[in-house]
Amino acid sequence: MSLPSIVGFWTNLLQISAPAVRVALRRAPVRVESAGPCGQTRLLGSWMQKQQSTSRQFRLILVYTVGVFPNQEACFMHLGICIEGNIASGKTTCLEYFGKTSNIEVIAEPVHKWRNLKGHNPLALMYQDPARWGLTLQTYVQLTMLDQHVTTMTSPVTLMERSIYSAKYIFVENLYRSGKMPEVDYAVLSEWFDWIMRNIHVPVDLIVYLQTSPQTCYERLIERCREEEQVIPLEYLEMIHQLYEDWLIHQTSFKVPAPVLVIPADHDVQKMFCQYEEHRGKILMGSK
Ligand SMILES: Nc1ncnc2c1ncn2[C@@H]1O[C@H](COP(=O)(O)OP(=O)(O)O)[C@@H](O)[C@H]1O
Ligand SMILES: O=c1ccn([C@H]2C[C@H](O)[C@@H](COP(=O)(O)O)O2)c(=O)[nH]1
Repeated sequence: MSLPSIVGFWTNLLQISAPAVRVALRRAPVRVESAGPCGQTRLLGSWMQKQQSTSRQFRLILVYTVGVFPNQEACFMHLGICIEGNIASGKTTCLEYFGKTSNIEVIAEPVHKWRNLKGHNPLALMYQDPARWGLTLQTYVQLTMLDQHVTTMTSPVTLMERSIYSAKYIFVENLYRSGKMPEVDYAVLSEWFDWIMRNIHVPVDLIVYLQTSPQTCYERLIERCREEEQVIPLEYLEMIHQLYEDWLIHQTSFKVPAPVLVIPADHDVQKMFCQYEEHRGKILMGSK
């Protein structure tokens, strides 16, 4: 490599934003798989995967590649952050806050789809008769969440409400453990979920967990007054809470796909907005 091209390489490298370099470094062995304009890095990525190595040298090779092909930086720039928490914990309010105050793309949970699928309301049906309709709702939740995960994003940071992971690890699990989902339905959903995990890359860089008490959620749920949810007792929120705690805090139930940033969320809205400001930098950098 001649001197000008070495200089050009470093200039290119420096022009890449810090988050992009960090993402490239962190994801080097697994994330370089986009086709099309990323052809060169794809080859390098699969070679690196074969090496099964996360060594600094290999990762630097990747950053070099980004530097030499700066027009491909979009492949590495994107950070996906999921906002997790119990029902009515304040996820939508959090999303709206960041959506208004920064250049972040926000993706709300597609509840409207779950409430109206060609004139049917799978969410209401599930609450009325979970044993009959749990599989129906959760199959559709899994599909719509996957659709959101794989949608191409244009901005460097996306905040997404919940994830395909919580759909399975929290809501499907809750139906099954509480005896409201037959074993065969659980097995079918699990097969689908495992197939997706094996065959489709579902990237998450950071999980922001809004940690609330079930009682707080119960009060907010009543205040929000979503028609389908009027039948939800406090005990339901307690079970969802415990599943979240085991997954994201104790990390004893299921694999956690990304680092977890925990934000206490029992506070009033103003205090929550202050906390979001305090954590803004971490959230935008995708670190806990
Ligand atoms: N920090 C808060 N304090 C009091 N009420 C809140 C707070 N955050 C949200 N709410 C209210 O609680 C209800 C549920 O909030 P929402 O953001 O929709 O929760 P989620 O998206 O997690 O279900 C809404 O009526 C909302 O206005
Ligand atoms: O996998 C899922 C995800 C969500 N739900 C239910 C729980 C709530 O009633 C709504 C939306 O939740 P919010 O916390 O208000 O966003 O959908 C489910 O049953 N299964």
